[in-house]
Amino acid sequence: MKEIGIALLGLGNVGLGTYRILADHAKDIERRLGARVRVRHVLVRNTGRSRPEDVPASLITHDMKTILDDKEVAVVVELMGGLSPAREYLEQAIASGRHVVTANKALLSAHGEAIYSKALARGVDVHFEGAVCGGIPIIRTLREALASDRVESLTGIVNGTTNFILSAMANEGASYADALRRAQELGYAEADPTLDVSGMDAAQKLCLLASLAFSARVSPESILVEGITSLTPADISHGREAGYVLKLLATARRAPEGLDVRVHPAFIPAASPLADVSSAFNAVLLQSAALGASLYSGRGAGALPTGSAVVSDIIDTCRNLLAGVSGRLPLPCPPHVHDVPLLPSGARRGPVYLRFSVSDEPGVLGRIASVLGEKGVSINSVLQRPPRPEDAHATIVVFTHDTREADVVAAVQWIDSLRSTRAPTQVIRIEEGPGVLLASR
Ligand SMILES: NC(=O)C1=CN([C@@H]2O[C@H](COP(=O)(O)OP(=O)(O)OC[C@H]3O[C@@H](n4cnc5c(N)ncnc54)[C@H](OP(=O)(O)O)[C@@H]3O)[C@@H](O)[C@H]2O)C=CC1
Ligand SMILES: N[C@@H](CC=O)C(=O)O
Ligand code: NA
Repeated sequence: MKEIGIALLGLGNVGLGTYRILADHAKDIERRLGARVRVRHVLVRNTGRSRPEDVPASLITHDMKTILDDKEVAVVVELMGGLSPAREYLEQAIASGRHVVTANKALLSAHGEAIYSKALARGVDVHFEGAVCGGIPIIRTLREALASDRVESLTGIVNGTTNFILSAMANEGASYADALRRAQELGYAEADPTLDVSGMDAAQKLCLLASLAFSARVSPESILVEGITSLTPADISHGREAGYVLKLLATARRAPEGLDVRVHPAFIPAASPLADVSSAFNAVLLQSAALGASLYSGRGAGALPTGSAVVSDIIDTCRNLLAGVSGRLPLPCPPHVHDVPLLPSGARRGPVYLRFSVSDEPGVLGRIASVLGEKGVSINSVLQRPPRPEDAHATIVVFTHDTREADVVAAVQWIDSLRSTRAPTQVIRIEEGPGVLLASR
């Protein structure tokens, strides 16, 4: 039987998951592919570290040259993370005619175009299903299954760590710090978890999705990105009282003036299918012209879910190689992507949740209401909480009607400058339109 040699760069969470799936499913893979996939090298940073017994020590190396010099290696699979040396190694692999697979969304969102262009010129495959939503086949869906359709919007929960943290805070009363620590232990978090909690990892993934869904060039630096670090258990419970669930949402949608692309926490109705997506599960809800609403969900992080996407990519690459049709799928680089106008965040219209921390004195609610009115922010409902013994201030929560975001920002700036305001106001957008509902038409 024909054998195809591959090299894994990285043997961490995803690298080990990938290695084990290749080993455990070897017979199935052989049957499906008509060839055997053989791991010839595993590149790591620290060769002195003890490794799991099922990975032969003879495979471990720290020398990329050994891999590049091995003519039997046809596919290089990058699962190291970070920008450098991951970029150099991938580009060296491409330059030497190797097909590449990666799960590195940080690298692709920063340097994807350069990497894809080199691969196009060299006629080699680049696959990256593991880079977005772990095991959910969302890249394949956009790149292949929906090649026929016109995506109008996509709304997703695309970061497992933050969804794990918010679920643990909401459902178990866990503290933020404890939930983050557990997400790290379970192998969901990035090596630098700031990328997760700041919303940056979700933004990197969203930009990859947007490039495929809208043929648009979008970078995390050009869009609104807010993370989960300022969210409190009180926000979660105030939202719940009003029938909402708090999620970190990644959204990209067509608007007449351009694309509206952003990542931020949002309250969504408990009836939204995204509200039920808990723990390290991810989901993407697509609205497209021909298919209508479609929902993709599953485990978005972790060794085996992500490893399953990586192994599928390896199999696809090998299939193309065996059929002599490598370089068949479009990559999100010119001529397949172009610049599009992006909507400024202040242009959003929608309801918002505002939590004011104020001194407990007469007239405060009236002053807040009058500033909101002055700025054209219309109040839908109000909750007032007396100060708890452990708090130095009272809490007023306002749910607004549809409002222009720029007006909310102006009102909050004004209110935060009042003497009676004791802490910066918490602003959380409420999303309840078709983007978060399955049956939109
Ligand atoms: N964890 C997850 O759930 C998911 C992760 N990803 C992405 O997959 C990639 C890997 O993530 P993960 O497995 O969690 O990361 P880990 O930190 O667990 O593993 C990284 C691996 O790469 C090796 N490595 C790092 N730098 C170098 C270097 N300079 N030279 C050689 N080897 C190096 C490390 O070697 P050593 O063992 O010696 O330290 C380690 O084996 C990242 O791009 C991440 O964003 C994507 C989807 C989900
Ligand atoms: N850190 C990421 C891992 C998968 O992409 C996440 O938590 O989603
Ligand atoms: Na995926």
